[in-house]
Amino acid sequence: MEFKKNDVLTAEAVDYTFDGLGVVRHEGLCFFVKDLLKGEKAEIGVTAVKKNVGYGRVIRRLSDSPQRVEPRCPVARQCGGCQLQMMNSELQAEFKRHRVADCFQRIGHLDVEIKPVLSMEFPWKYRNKVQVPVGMNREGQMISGYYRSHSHDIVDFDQCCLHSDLENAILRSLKAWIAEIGDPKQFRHWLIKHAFRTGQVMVVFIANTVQIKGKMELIRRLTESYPQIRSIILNVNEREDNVILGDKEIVLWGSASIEEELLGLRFQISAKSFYQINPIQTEVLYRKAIELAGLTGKETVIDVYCGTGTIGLSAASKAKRVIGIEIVPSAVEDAKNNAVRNGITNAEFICGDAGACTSQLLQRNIQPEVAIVDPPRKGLDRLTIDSLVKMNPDRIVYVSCDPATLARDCAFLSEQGYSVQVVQPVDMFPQTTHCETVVLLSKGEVDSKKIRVEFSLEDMDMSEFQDGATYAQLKDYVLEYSGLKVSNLYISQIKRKCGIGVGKNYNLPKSEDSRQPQCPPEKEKAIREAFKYFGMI
Ligand SMILES: C[S@@+](CC[C@H](N)C(=O)[O-])C[C@H]1O[C@@H](n2cnc3c(N)ncnc32)[C@H](O)[C@@H]1O
Repeated sequence: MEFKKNDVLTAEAVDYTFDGLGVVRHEGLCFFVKDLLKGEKAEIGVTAVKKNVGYGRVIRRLSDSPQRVEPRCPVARQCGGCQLQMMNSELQAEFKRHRVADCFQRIGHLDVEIKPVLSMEFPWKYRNKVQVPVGMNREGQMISGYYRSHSHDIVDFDQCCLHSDLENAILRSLKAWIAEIGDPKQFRHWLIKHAFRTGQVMVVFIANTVQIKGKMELIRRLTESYPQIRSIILNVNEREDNVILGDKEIVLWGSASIEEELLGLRFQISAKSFYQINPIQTEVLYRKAIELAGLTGKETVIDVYCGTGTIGLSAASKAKRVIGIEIVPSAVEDAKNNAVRNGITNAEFICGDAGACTSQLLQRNIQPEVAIVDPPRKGLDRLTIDSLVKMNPDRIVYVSCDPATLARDCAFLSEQGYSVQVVQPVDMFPQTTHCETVVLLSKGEVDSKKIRVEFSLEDMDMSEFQDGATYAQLKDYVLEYSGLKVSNLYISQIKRKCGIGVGKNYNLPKSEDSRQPQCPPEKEKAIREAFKYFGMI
């Protein structure tokens, strides 16, 4: 049957997409529907149909899942910040475990047991860092809040259920005071870091100018009303793009950093350095990572993508030596200071790209028994993964915020003789679809049979082995998100357009006059989205 916008159908959700939409199969077509839980039946209005998938909204729910709950936040349905507030905690945990399992099966082609998610007892008010966009509405009033999903429209709010009470109070004050004495148009974002254990607070104004109107009065009101504030910073960002923090940073009041406690250690946090956003679950995550590392006090541990050194320093008392690697210079400075501050003498930190630094360690003949890696969403690049394999650690503890790239990298490491021993999801981001996972890989049985294959490198696409995702992963992603099927040929054509290296002759026509189908625009768009998702462009 042909469907078009505004058609109405009655059907039941049978599954979820990665971003928490209900999946409905009806008359041979798959529909993605917001706010519909598995097992719930509804009258659905079709909002769009694209090739093999449709999108819909619930007109009327005909049955409720026993796991449905009323969202706490009044703007939960509009705001893009939380996607799962209508699910109870058990269902959120099930959703995340299923997501990790799905990635390991479909992307990694690995059949492994996924442990039950380590969830939070009180899954609210957990964010120690809030970064809120500021703008104006059509009536010319200042608004601040998170973006509506897939847009840059700000959904104005007075409080967010994931913020601490103090963060919400400071945000409300800023909104009222700037409307009174400042110029709202000067601000892009407000950033607040709140160290829950020490109580210290940092406020960062991300503005498009150095000359903040009413600056001194703003500082006076903030510091008098909120004695927890230790640092007020102006970050100047004059760029036109979506990058949040600019390069120029001016300390307006107090110090350039605040301090937090974690697993009995004290850490310095500056405006730009990465620090896990859920301090309660960070302890759960790190404890698990350190337990999986199986340290006895004799090991050299490398902590790759170490941020301010938090994981490595927390493990240092159980290891012989810790070497941290991190690309952001201020985070490395923080890490070094953190070692001194905690009297840790067996940890050192190197500033640079993970791939380059791990290869240098290899050249210096450093062979760690344990590697802990905690990369950004795009996962490990080819150079890093290669150096890791050559270093030959007994155990790799992989901490990841993206199950898709985690599964991809675990599949690659499995081919290199590591076997996945434990997959433990930890819910660091309740109410959202995001999921942190810690995996233990250790040296497994290596197949000693060698197979001789002859091939020409020019006929292969070696970019599969460099960075990003394999053709199978890209195809899976495109199908999941756009419902389109794409071929290796189309992917290689778009790779060439994007300047991603493809084998010189890979998938090129065999002669000048032979004709090849060209990737249609909608498939090109979907492939480019997949490249972005896997950090390839
Ligand atoms: C997910 S964070 C983990 C930080 C730290 N392990 C923690 O738990 O707080 C990833 C870190 O990798 C760093 N990073 C990103 N790309 C990098 C690269 N190419 N080489 C080294 N570090 C990188 C980021 O600056 C960030 O601090």
